[in-house]
Amino acid sequence: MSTKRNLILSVNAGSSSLKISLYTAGDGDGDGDGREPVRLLLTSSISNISAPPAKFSFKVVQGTAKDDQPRDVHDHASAFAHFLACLGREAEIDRAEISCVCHRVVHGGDYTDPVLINDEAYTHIERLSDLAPLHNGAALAVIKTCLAQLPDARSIAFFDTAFHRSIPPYISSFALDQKIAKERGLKKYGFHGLSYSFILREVSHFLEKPASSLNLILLHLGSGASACCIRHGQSLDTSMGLTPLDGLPGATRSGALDPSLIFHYTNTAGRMSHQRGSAVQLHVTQAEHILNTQAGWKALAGTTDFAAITSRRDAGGDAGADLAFELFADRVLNFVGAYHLKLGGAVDALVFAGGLGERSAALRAFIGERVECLGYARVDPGRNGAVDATEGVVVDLTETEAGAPEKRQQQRVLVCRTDEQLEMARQCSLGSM
Ligand SMILES: Nc1ncnc2c1ncn2[C@@H]1O[C@H](COP(=O)(O)OP(=O)(O)O)[C@@H](O)[C@H]1O
Ligand SMILES: CC(=O)OP(=O)(O)O
Ligand SMILES: [Mg+2]
Repeated sequence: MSTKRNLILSVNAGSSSLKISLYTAGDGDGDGDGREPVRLLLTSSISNISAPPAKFSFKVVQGTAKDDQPRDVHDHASAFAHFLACLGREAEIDRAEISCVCHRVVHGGDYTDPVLINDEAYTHIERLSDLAPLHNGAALAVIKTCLAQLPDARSIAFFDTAFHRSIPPYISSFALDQKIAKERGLKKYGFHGLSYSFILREVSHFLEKPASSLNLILLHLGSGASACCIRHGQSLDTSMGLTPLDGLPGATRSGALDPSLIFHYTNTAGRMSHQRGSAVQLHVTQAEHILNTQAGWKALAGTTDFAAITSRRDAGGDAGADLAFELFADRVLNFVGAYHLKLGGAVDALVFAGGLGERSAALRAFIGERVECLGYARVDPGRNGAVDATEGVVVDLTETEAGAPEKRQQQRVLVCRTDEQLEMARQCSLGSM
């Protein structure tokens, strides 16, 4: 008689993508080196959701990937429905074996721990949708589908914001009337926390140093991009704020700008934009809508594809691509410089992650060259160009001298293949939920 497995499904609703991984829980054989409490069975991703046609990929471990461009995928809910259909057809997985679904929810407000989705948690996430207009509604659309299609599985929300609870008030507060700010919850929450938590653990393992001893500058550079300053293994500061719009520009997001600018950009800035999110009615102004969806490198270079921007730049004579690349790198350097100072120059590593951070050798080379003046080891062009072909979760881009580790240069430049799905599955399996 076959026994029912305890499967964990992890779903990551990013602004431009839906990334999904399925694991077996608690079978003890981990990822091969005994470090992970879960074992990966399959992964799937749907990218370009915000710039159709969407690209769908489905890969069972040790199988070949099935890729297509499904016409029925136009948002996160339809992307998830497409995945569920594939699960039985391509992998012969019985949905009834899924005991737990982990959902990445970007804005959790003051929730500091994962929560089981019930009416109260659902309403809490829904109420925060206007503060993460590209994200919370998309996650709720997937949660709704799960509650309907996987009724026996527990749905648990894991929050991006939770990792940043260590940011001290003098950094998380805005210079505003604190009575009003407190009443309305107006402070820096910070995002990409599941990714930063994963990166911290992996870099600690790679450098063979306890996480609590590490000072790091982490760059999660994807469709949404942010930087995080880690002091003694905790978030001290991060570039996103009340919403994921603050800080660095993204694929369709402006990043930080002078707050007065919006009233000069359009004279209807304060009017409601009447946008409908995937599962919720959003109450955002036209200014918020423009800055979230019609800005970033899409506005500067006409594409959300950063790889296209770098190849157009290489070909030469493309002012839009040059501006998008150089403006983005400039803003990243602003944060690296500031965080280096906040850490008193005692930084163990600068780490690149996210879609661009992991795949754009051109961006890493550009930034690597400019941070050398702060004492970072030189990014080796050979290593940098070969990241895609290099195995491992963490890749060292710097030339390290032969010999004992203590003789190596202190400030390394690393790439980490971040995995928010694994971070959630891990936390779920280790019983934090
Ligand atoms: N080879 C590449 N070079 C540069 N950028 C890339 C490359 N591949 C993907 N990207 C960029 O990564 C971004 C997606 O990042 P990712 O972190 O996966 O997205 P999300 O923010 O939706 O989670 C896209 O904007 C894409 O332009
Ligand atoms: C917070 C955020 O911007 O997430 P993503 O990069 O996945 O869109
Ligand atoms: Mg993401």
